[in-house]
Amino acid sequence: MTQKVAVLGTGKIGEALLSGMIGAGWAPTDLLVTARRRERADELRARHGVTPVTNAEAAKTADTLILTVKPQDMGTLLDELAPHVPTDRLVISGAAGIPTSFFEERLAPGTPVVRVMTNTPALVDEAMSVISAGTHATAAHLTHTEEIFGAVGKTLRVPESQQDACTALSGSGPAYFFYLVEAMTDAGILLGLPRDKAHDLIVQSAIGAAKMLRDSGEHPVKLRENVTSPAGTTINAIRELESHGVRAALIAALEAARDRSRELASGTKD
Ligand SMILES: NC(=O)C1=CN([C@@H]2O[C@H](COP(=O)(O)OP(=O)(O)OC[C@H]3O[C@@H](n4cnc5c(N)ncnc54)[C@H](OP(=O)(O)O)[C@@H]3O)[C@@H](O)[C@H]2O)C=CC1
Ligand SMILES: O=C(O)[C@@H]1CCC=N1
Repeated sequence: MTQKVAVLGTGKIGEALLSGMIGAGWAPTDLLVTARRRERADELRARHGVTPVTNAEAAKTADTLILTVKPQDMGTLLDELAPHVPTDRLVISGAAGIPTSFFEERLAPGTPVVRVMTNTPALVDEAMSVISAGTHATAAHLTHTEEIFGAVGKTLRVPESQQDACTALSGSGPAYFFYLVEAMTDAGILLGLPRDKAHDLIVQSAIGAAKMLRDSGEHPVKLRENVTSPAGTTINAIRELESHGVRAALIAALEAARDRSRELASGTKD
């Protein structure tokens, strides 16, 4: 039997997922999308050949519902959906912060719910998606969720108690790297390089470092030590990073992201 999947609230994350699924072989005719605005629905149909439907139609027709609205819009979406979702549907939430219990309380008793935190590298099939089962989700539901999110990158199962931490690390993670590149490019300007050249140098260094982190099997400390020559340039930079508390700032930053994820738990926090 064909498995129909609906993406409800198809914005940045929803569209990245859709695009990855089609790239991985899902037939666009098996994919339904919902959008709040007509022009967005038309855009998705034109770009991907998928079928826009209403949220209620998606609930009635699709086997799997992936909810990718903002956490603050989740309550309204669920109010609209709940009367139409049969208990044999798998409901996957892609929203930050909101626990599976939020959905279980609003949907018919027994409805399987899976919580996923992905990230924007889904756009280039390099996402990191962390997956947790709700009370009624089975091993088969987790495997199906992995098949879907595996289309846009790596997946990892974690206990739901670790989802807020994962959101701080990998959900928001790409933003920290973009921020670093932005700051290092500014440093290049200060040192007299043209912006485009500084950007290219930093981006290629980031790609090289990322590949080494993934493929070399070496600990990051060892990789950094290999760059850091005695009485050389790198150690002077590291001393400045340490004296400006960059390590402590990163720890505090991720703690703040984790706390905000916890705060979003009610689905209504502005
Ligand atoms: N951006 C990121 O890096 C990540 C985001 N997430 C999570 O993914 C979710 C989506 O984020 P993102 O893609 O960035 O957000 P977007 O705002 O790009 O996408 C959400 C979409 O949902 C639409 N929408 C809202 N309410 C409804 C509704 N009732 N019915 C149909 N469509 C609706 C919005 O419409 P409109 O265009 O009119 O606003 C919008 O297009 C969030 O919950 C976020 O926590 C997870 C990992 C990373
Ligand atoms: O900033 C946010 O809330 C979303 C969730 C993770 C990344 N972006």
